[in-house]
Amino acid sequence: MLKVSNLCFRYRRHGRDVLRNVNLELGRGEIGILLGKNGSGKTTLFKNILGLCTPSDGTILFEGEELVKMPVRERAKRIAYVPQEIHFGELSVFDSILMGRVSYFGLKAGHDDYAAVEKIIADMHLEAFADRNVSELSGGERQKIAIARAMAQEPGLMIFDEPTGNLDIANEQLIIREAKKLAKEKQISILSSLHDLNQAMDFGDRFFFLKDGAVKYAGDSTCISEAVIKDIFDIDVRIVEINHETIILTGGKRE
Ligand SMILES: Nc1ncnc2c1ncn2[C@@H]1O[C@H](COP(=O)(O)OP(=O)(O)OP(=O)(O)O)[C@@H](O)[C@H]1O
Repeated sequence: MLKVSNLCFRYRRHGRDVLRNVNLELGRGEIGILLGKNGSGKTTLFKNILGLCTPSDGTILFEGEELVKMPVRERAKRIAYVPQEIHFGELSVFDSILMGRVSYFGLKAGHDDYAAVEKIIADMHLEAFADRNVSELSGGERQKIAIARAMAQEPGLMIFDEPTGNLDIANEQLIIREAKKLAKEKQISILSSLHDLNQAMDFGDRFFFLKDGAVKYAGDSTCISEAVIKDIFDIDVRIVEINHETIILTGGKRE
């Protein structure tokens, strides 16, 4: 589905290669979580996949096609992106989400498009916001709308850059639950960065730990260990089982 091989990238004004040899594979309907310190290159990797940056070496295959050769419009239809900073125009919440379907309807939305948006609004508990102007919403509310718009697009791959950064605990859980449901029901793959390790374990099927410009550890949840977290983040954690659930204890709670 998504196969990144030996990807390298350097910003012109940056003295070193940010991505030095990234290898990563994600299957259809799988949720991959990208983990790493601030500045380790997570957003840069997303930008390479999205075509916003051009790799200096390596390949990115998406559904068997090389992404650099895919026309920008086609790429925009098949890959949805929710960045950390979200900017909307002066649109209502309903119309903003509807815009996620523009590649399906072209000039005029049809019945199916309205029905899809209404379902997402109900699933994401956005009924009370539907007619409001997005520019008047809080950061967390806007983040939910951006995720709802990506869902409306029904792409092959959704890329989330810190999707829960502005959200309260209830909305974090709602976003993770709905995104997981969508991935499994519609076989949409998700690649997301997340800083909260417990949230990452709750959300992901596969985990990719970035260090020194490469994926240093990758695998299912069994690849997450105290030693790996120490190596990647340079912190001591304790991993415990409570009621058959794996919990990562950080800070004072690990003593
Ligand atoms: N436009 C740019 N020009 C030059 N250097 C950049 C640019 N954008 C990012 N960088 C640098 O590239 C490195 C990787 O940045 P990136 O934003 O990919 O990290 P990240 O892992 O997403 O970080 P965070 O967890 O803080 O969001 C950092 O050292 C950053 O300073």
